[in-house]
Amino acid sequence: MMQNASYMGMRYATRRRRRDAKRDGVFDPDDASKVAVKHFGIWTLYEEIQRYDFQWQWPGVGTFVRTANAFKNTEYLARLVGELLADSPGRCVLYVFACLLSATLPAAGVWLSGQMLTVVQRAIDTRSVDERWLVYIVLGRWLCALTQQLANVLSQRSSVPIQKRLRMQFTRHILKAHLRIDVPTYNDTAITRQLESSFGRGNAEQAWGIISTIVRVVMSLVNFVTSLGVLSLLLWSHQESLPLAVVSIAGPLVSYWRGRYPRRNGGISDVYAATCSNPNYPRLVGLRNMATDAKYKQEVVAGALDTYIYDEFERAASEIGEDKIQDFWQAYEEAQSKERFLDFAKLSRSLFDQLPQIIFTLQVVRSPGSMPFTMASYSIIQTTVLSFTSQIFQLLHSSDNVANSLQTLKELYELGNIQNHVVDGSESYPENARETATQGVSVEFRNVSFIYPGSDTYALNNVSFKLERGSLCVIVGFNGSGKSTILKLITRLYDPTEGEILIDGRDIKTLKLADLRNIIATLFQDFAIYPLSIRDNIRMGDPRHAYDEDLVEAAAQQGGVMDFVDRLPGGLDTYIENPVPDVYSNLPEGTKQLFGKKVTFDAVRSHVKQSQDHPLSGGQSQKIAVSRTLMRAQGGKDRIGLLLFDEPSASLDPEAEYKLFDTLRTLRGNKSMIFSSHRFGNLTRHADLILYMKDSVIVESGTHEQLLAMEGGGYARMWNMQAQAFLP
Ligand SMILES: Nc1ncnc2c1ncn2[C@@H]1O[C@H](COP(=O)(O)OP(=O)(O)OP(=O)(O)O)[C@@H](O)[C@H]1O
Repeated sequence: MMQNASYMGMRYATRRRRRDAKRDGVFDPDDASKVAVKHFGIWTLYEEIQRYDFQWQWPGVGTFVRTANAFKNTEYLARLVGELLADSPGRCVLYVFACLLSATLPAAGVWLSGQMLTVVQRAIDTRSVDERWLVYIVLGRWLCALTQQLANVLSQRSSVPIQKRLRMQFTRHILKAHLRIDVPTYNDTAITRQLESSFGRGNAEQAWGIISTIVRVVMSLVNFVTSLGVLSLLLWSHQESLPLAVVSIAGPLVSYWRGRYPRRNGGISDVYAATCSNPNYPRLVGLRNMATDAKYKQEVVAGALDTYIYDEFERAASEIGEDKIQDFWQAYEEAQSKERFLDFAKLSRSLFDQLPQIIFTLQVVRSPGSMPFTMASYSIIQTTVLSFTSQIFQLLHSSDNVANSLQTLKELYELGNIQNHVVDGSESYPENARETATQGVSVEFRNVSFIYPGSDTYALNNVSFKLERGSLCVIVGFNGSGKSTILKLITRLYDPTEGEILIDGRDIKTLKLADLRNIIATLFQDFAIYPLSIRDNIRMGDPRHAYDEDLVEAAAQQGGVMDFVDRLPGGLDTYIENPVPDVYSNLPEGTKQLFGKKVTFDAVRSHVKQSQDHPLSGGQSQKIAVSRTLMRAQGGKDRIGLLLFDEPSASLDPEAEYKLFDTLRTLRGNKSMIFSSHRFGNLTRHADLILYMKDSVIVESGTHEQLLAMEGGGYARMWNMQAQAFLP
């Protein structure tokens, strides 16, 4: 049944809108007693058969139970409110006052309408009008309408600064939470999910959503209580209308209550899986993506694939049949709309809605003289009941949201408590900073093994070596043999799975992380170019000297950035990618003509100069990263004792590589340096220690001469292979 695994677009979803039943066990699509199979076009739906134990529950009780449960999280709400009040008490009080006012006024309006209708009825019955009372009522209604408007404007206006304040407060909070997390924690899927949930990408807007939801609930509550008060008052003075009120309220309540209980044949089950059974559909979607996604453009153009892709798309479409080309939800909706010929819930609701009017008419027709209630009370009761029921729904609906909002708020505050996998040490380091900076540090690996989180193979397997102070070490070897991993472990991006790493004889786990990283300058192979200007990219190398322009420019010079920067629109201040694009009435940049008029955006061009028209080559990006590391090495020359370079010249041309090695030799002085490289020669000849790696282990170690002298040695073989390439 489920044989074709490659087409299994299995989607499991749980929907909270149903019962919060605990769902243990296995979802086995082959078990016909538990799973129903339906076919919609090219889709097959496997749906868990849900059996509901019917339990009577008063309408709204479930909602209130859920809300009450969510109040476990009120400590976070209290914290948020406390922070807001401490920051701007006046604004908060004004906002709450405006909201409460706006929540009580509708009931007052309804009461005044009732009074007006009573005056009218009395005028019909007795031919006399209490004019003074009528004037009061009319004025009261106007005043209500006016105050309502004012309260709305006031609540809206006073909320704006609170919103801004909250947005910044939580943007900072999220930023801090992200910044303090280390690499393995960041890669932990549970943490990623937590970070990416509601607030992952810094979406601080949600914080305001939480406050406004809670305020809305309080407003609904106030509205509900005041509407209830008005209704009770009216029913007290028009007791004959009680049955009418009951009939009016019953309809909406019954339909609400029905809506809370799932119907057997309506809607999708909580647990389901859907799969596309037609092999042509994934192919069609793949072809469509190839045509429309920029990342395939180069290959599509170079391979002249346009006609082929189009023809294959058409072929796949005709194989499937045009009317069946739908994603799952489109197919599902179509099937549902066919099923939903008559909606009995809606039908019964509309019958209930008309019931009061029918009762009223029947009463009048049967005995016009003995009507149990007046026209006025009919109208008053109808209006009040309508307002009252809408308040009930509002309350039920928004109190459901409160539970979600409080949960979200909890998650937001908990972001700050995520535990890092790499635990900080407590010992200060180094004891003698000058010595470290002038003589370098010793590095020792003792039986170090490491498996990356989520992987099941060793990236390093029982690796041991010792590098003396002030030495140059070059790690060479095959792809994936573990060279970069050694550098990542020294900087404690990760901790070894087994064994220990010592710097100056001290286990690096015991040292304060900030102290350890303070004496190291690293260039990773998988470096990143930050979404900032080139100058800022280099500055980041050494934040302590970030605004020492001479140092920044010297690093740019030494790293080779100056070789190409003059050709960029903003020189060193060019952005690689502008993170805040200009807005050009939805036109692509470079549009020259608009409705026959010449347009130029030059005058409005932002101050951010972008290298968009001059994309950087791999080598140019590498030069920026090298300059950044040189900035760190230069700025921190009085504290840095260890330089780590992972393939710094991988994308550089031979001249740039030669210059770089020359610079590094000069800059290094007596600092310790570890290099990872594929290239032999330039560096390995000068190395005090070469580690030759293969399959996560060090297979040979020694100086260049020692390794060349090894009979049948791997290093010697690789060296000779590279040297051969230059022989005539
Ligand atoms: N983040 C990661 N998660 C899981 N496995 C990883 C990760 N990074 C590297 N590896 C694996 O660890 C092993 C060692 O990788 P490493 O990057 O240290 O090799 P390398 O010798 O530097 O390779 P290259 O010469 O290609 O740069 C490889 O098998 C690689 O696939």
